[in-house]
Amino acid sequence: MVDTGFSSYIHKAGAAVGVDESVIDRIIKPEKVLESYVSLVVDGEPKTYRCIRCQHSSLLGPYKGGVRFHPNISIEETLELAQTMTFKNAVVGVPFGGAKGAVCCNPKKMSHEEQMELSRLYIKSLSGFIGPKKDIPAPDVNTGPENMAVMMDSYSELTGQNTPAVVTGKPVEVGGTAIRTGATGRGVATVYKEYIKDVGYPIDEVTVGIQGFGKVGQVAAKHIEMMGSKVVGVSDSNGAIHNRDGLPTQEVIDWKKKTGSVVDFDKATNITNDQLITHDLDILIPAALANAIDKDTASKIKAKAIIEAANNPVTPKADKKLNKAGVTVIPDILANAGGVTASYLEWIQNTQHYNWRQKKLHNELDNRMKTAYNEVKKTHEKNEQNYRESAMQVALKKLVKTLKIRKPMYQK
Ligand SMILES: NC(=O)c1ccc[n+]([C@@H]2O[C@H](COP(=O)([O-])OP(=O)(O)OC[C@H]3O[C@@H](n4cnc5c(N)ncnc54)[C@H](O)[C@@H]3O)[C@@H](O)[C@H]2O)c1
Repeated sequence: MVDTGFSSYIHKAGAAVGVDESVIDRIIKPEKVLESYVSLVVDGEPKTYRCIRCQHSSLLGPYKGGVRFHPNISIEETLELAQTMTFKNAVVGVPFGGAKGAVCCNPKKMSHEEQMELSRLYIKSLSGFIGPKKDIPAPDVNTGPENMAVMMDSYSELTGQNTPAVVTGKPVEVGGTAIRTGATGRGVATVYKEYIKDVGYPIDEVTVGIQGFGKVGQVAAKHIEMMGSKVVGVSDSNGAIHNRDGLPTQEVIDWKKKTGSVVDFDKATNITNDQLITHDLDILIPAALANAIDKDTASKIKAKAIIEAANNPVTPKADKKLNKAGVTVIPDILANAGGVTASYLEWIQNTQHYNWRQKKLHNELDNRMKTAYNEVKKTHEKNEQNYRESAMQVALKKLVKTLKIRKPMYQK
């Protein structure tokens, strides 16, 4: 169960920095895997749903990670996502551990009320294991601010204490932060800018393609266009569009809002998703789904670099191929860490009962992303390793150091 694709990256990082196998074994295995079942009445019939919470590591702080609503989700997949959270939080230096949660349900077939009730019951079924200093859920696939408000309410009712800091990604009215929605895309763009500066490309000559034009892809596209680069192609689940002179990103956002897709935008040509991914671009940003770039697609990629905005968009086999071909991959645990960084800022404000101004929040977010990028870059330059290996090693070293301090049995 613990032998996930991500754990192969942990083993590799361990071997590179000379960490004992017993330590790697402790770091890979989850601290707790919780499973519960809750029941709802749907269309007059009682129905039972499986809830999962994988608390992977609390070495660096309380567990932190999203809760997704999805019909097909396994404990293995949840663990892999939780491991990723542990390493992401370590890379970006937020004092949280890693977790992930899921409710096995099909939100497309459920009413809004049923989804909210399931959010309430999820927290109730895990009571005792969730809390602002224990485990702090957040939105993920098919969950959003409204689910978080209900989860916060559920926890507050159970404990008799109003506790906004128990979840992040809440609506602003109940303690959320206005920067959270755009934070991941903004962070992706910050990492993009730092990388372009490093490799010395003139930023206004760089061409970028973005696979997935949702919350993350749209914000990244807008910022990258503002930086002077050309976003020449974007896509969604219906198809892709291309304009070699650059797309007016706000107009594409408006078009998608109006029609439901980027396809048929009048200042671009329709192409397929595959054509976008394999187009002659400088930078490709996958911002849609996991495993979007497998080993077959990898061999057709012409981009010089890939910045992983989505979680796990490049499979481990594709990663190997890209490395061999000299394509730089900036890994998800660094590139999309803006979201959890903003969540951390939300949690600080909730625990301090104090609201910061938006400008301070943006500055904090930008500085933390730049610092994380530069820490990874230093390892990359010093050890001549790729960015994923470097980011994994940066995170692993922090985890091992903490493990040895907190658990003396590992101090050999
Ligand atoms: N939202 C966040 O803060 C956040 C944080 C970290 C990681 N992520 C990851 O980033 C990715 C995108 O998240 P989001 O919040 O923007 O999701 P979203 O649902 O808002 O957008 C996803 C986009 O991908 C498109 N898409 C789906 N299948 C596609 C396909 N086969 N080809 C091309 N496009 C396709 C959808 O049409 C949509 O435009 C996910 O992998 C998510 O796990 C998101």
